Amino acid sequence: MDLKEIEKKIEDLRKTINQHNYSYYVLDQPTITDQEYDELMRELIQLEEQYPQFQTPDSPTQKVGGQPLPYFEKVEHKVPLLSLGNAYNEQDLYEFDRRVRQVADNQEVRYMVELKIDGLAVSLTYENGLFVMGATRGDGTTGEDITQNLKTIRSLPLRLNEPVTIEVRGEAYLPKKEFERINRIREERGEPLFANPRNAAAGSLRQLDPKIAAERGLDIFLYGIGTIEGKELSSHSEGLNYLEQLGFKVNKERRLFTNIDDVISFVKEWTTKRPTLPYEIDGMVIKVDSYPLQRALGFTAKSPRWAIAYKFPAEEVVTILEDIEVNV
Ligand SMILES: CC(C)(C)c1nc(N2CCN(c3ncccn3)CC2)c2cc(C(N)=O)c(N)nc2n1
Repeated sequence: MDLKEIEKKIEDLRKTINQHNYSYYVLDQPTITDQEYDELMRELIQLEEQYPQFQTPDSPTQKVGGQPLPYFEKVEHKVPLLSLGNAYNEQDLYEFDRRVRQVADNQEVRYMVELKIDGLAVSLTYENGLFVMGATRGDGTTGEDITQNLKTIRSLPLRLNEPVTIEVRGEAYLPKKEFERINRIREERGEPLFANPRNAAAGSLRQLDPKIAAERGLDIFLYGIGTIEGKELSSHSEGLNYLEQLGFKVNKERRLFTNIDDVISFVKEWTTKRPTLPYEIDGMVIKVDSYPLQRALGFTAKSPRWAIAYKFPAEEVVTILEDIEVNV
């Protein structure tokens, strides 16, 4: 094959593997066996090593993790990542609704309700559709650059379906099954166990060696847009649908409601359905859907007036006595 044909071969391999990644990790619909996938990856890694001039930043080979870093750079978020006010019972939700309707006057109020994924909040920056930087939320203003580790998340697109410049927010998390697998390995190695999937996700994303992060089966749901160039959106629900169009993984259990009573019954439904999820959630997030109404409601010192987190009551930790290793 001449160089032109080799470049074409590498490009075709890259597109095919990225398509399989999207089907498998974003749509949860595998399109080839792991065997076939590994074979394609092996071929692409080998060709890119032989012809480095044809390597591109969006190649799936970039997901296997590069060299360990000595430390993480600090990054300033262009738009601060806010906190969330908390609601602990129905009364708090009725109160939230009353405050929203005070400002909404007689306009229709729509609420988007989402599962509150129990992971680590991160910010992803894309320039002309290419993933260029990812950072932890940190204190909301300053985070840490963990781009290398975030690249290893299989469902995180390295190239979007449109060449947009956008900064998005989401929750990186560890599925329950991955958490149990990782702790089993740590137990065999006599290493300290992670207390819960959130700590395991944070610990994995703060690894300086991306090859360790790549072994950890991390995943991510995107839930917000920080900044976007050249696109006018009128509501949060429209924004989330647009993120899905771009190729991001957005949680499907979200729903729109026009009254707080339906929000409350949805929250109750998930309080009982929670154990059936393959990942942990620690509540629900209720957001005013309309961007103009969000702007009218504005923010308190650290959190929006147009959103609230409903926290599930902490699961009573029933420790079965015989399970406790009493080290005498
Ligand atoms: C954009 C807003 C502010 C409305 C917002 N903020 C969130 N969070 C803020 C507080 N965060 C935070 N994290 C650490 C310390 C303090 N606050 C953690 C993310 C959201 C978290 C989730 C989720 N987990 O699934 C979600 N579906 N939507 C969110 N929406």
